[in-house]
Amino acid sequence: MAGQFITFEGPDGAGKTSVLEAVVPILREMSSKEIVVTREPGGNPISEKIRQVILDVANTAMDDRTEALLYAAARRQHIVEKIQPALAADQIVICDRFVDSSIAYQGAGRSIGETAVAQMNLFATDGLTPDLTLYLDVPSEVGIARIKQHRQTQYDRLDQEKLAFHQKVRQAYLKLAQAEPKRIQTIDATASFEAVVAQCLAVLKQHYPSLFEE
Ligand SMILES: Nc1ncnc2c1ncn2[C@@H]1O[C@H](COP(=O)(O)OP(=O)(O)OP(=O)(O)O)[C@@H](O)[C@H]1O
Ligand SMILES: Cc1cn([C@H]2C[C@H](O)[C@@H](COP(=O)(O)O)O2)c(=O)[nH]c1=O
Repeated sequence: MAGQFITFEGPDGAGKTSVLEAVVPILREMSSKEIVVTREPGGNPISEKIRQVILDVANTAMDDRTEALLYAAARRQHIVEKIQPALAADQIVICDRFVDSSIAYQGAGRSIGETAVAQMNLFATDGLTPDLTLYLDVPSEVGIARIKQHRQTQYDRLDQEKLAFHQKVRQAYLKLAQAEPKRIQTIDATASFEAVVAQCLAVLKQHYPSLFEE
């Protein structure tokens, strides 16, 4: 696989989507390589439909393992339709969330078990792992407050979970970052938006200096 696979991770409200909107145009300006920006769950019509089912606030009856399997199913389709073809064409794939989200949210948040969820996802990914992950770290209270303040009308089924759920998610992310310090680079996302963008660009430059060559 020739391209680069970069993921952004973090608790809800960490700022991934906003940061990507600022970082990607800068990367596109600097790099001669094609940059594909995508997200999970989603990224193609089938996976976006699965996303709607998972996040629908009406689906209160959804079993925790059903939820984990739906995320993995959406991921499989996303990999086959979009991620793998782009990497094979030597493009840079930047993805808002990937398997680490399932480990943190379903493994820890839903208490299914981080190892069980990681193993189940191997079936979906066939071992595809990001080359680099930027983990935007914020205390759960900060992330939730940001969402409440700015996105009240778009509250989804996962956003609605109690603080204790989000705290378990964050602890799992911190554990992942500690276990894989080379792949997962932690960004202090409590800083100002501009400072977070600057931190992300610095990490990308450090890992891929050629992207920043004029
Ligand atoms: N560093 C920051 N400081 C203060 N507010 C921020 C910062 N970064 C993002 N925000 C604001 O927080 C809110 C949530 O940001 P955003 O939607 O980008 O987060 P996210 O990580 O993509 O969340 P989710 O995973 O829940 O979709 C937005 O209103 C955004 O403007
Ligand atoms: C990929 C993935 C996502 N989630 C959760 C995390 C969020 O609460 C929602 C949707 O993500 P977005 O960042 O708001 O677009 O889904 C999850 O629980 N497990 C996963 O694998």
